Amino acid sequence: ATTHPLWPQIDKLTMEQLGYAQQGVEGGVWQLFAEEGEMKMYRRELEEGGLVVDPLKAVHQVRGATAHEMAHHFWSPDVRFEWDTSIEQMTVLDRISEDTLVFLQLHKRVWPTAQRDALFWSHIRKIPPSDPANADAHDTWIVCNQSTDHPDAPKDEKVVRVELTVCFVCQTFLDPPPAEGEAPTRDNLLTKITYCSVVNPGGWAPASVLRAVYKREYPKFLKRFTQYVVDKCAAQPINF
Ligand SMILES: O=S(=O)(CCO)c1ccc(-c2ccc(C3CCCC3)c([C@@H]3C[C@@H]3c3ccccn3)c2)cc1
Repeated sequence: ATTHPLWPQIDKLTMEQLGYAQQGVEGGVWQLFAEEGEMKMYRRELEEGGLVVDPLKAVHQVRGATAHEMAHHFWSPDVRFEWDTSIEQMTVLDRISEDTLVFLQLHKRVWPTAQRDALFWSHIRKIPPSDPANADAHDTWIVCNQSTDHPDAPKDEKVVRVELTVCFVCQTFLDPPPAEGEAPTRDNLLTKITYCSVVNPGGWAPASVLRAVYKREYPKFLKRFTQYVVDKCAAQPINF
C-alpha cells in the first residue's frame, strides 16, 4: 500500500537504482572481472572503513524467458531455495504490499569470516515502455533489494548483519520478431539483464577473501539463476 511509512523510500530508491542500472559501463571506472558467454561482470574496487564494499554490475542476456518471468522468480520467496545456494535460512518477516516483502536471510558461512545475515525489503515493479518508439522492447521489470531494520528480526550475537543494495533490471526484446501475424514463441524472446549489488560485509573480513568469494560466487549465482528460470518456464505459456 502506498500509505506504508517505507513507501517513499522504496519508490525513490527503486527509480534511482533503475537509472543506475541503465548507466553504461564505459568510462574506465568499471573493471571487467569475469566473462562467460553473454554474461559480463564488472566491479569497482571500493573500501569503506577498511571493509571491501566493491560495487558490482553484471550484464547478461538470455533467450527463452521474459523480463517478467526473470524478475518474478528473483523476487519470489517461494522459489528462493531453488536457485540461491548462498542461503541457509530465509523468512518473510513482513508483507508491506503485494509487491514488497521484508526478507531475513541467513547466508552460508564464508570461511574464515563470521556467518552473515541480511535483512532487507524487496520490491518488484513493472516499468512501462516510456515511448512507443522502442516498440521492440516490451516493458522493463525491476526488483530492488535494500537493507532495512525490522522489529521482528531476531538478533543473534554470533551473526554479522550485512548492508546491501541490490537491483535486478530486465527488459524483453522480440528478437527475431515473430512472422507477420504470428504469436511470439519462446524462440522470439531475448531478455537483457542488469544486476547491480553493493554489499557491505558489516564486520571485518579480509579483502583478499572477500574479493575471491565475489569472483567465484557472483558469476555462478547469476548463471545458475537465469538458467533456472529458462528451464522452469520452457514448457509454460509465455508470461509477458
Ligand atoms: O541478490 S540478492 O539480494 C539475492 C537474494 O539472496 C543477494 C546476493 C548476495 C548476497 C550476499 C550476502 C553476503 C555475502 C558475503 C559477505 C561476507 C560473507 C558473505 C555475499 C558475498 C558476495 C558473495 C556472494 C555473492 C553471491 C552469492 C553468494 N555469495 C553476498 C545477499 C543478497
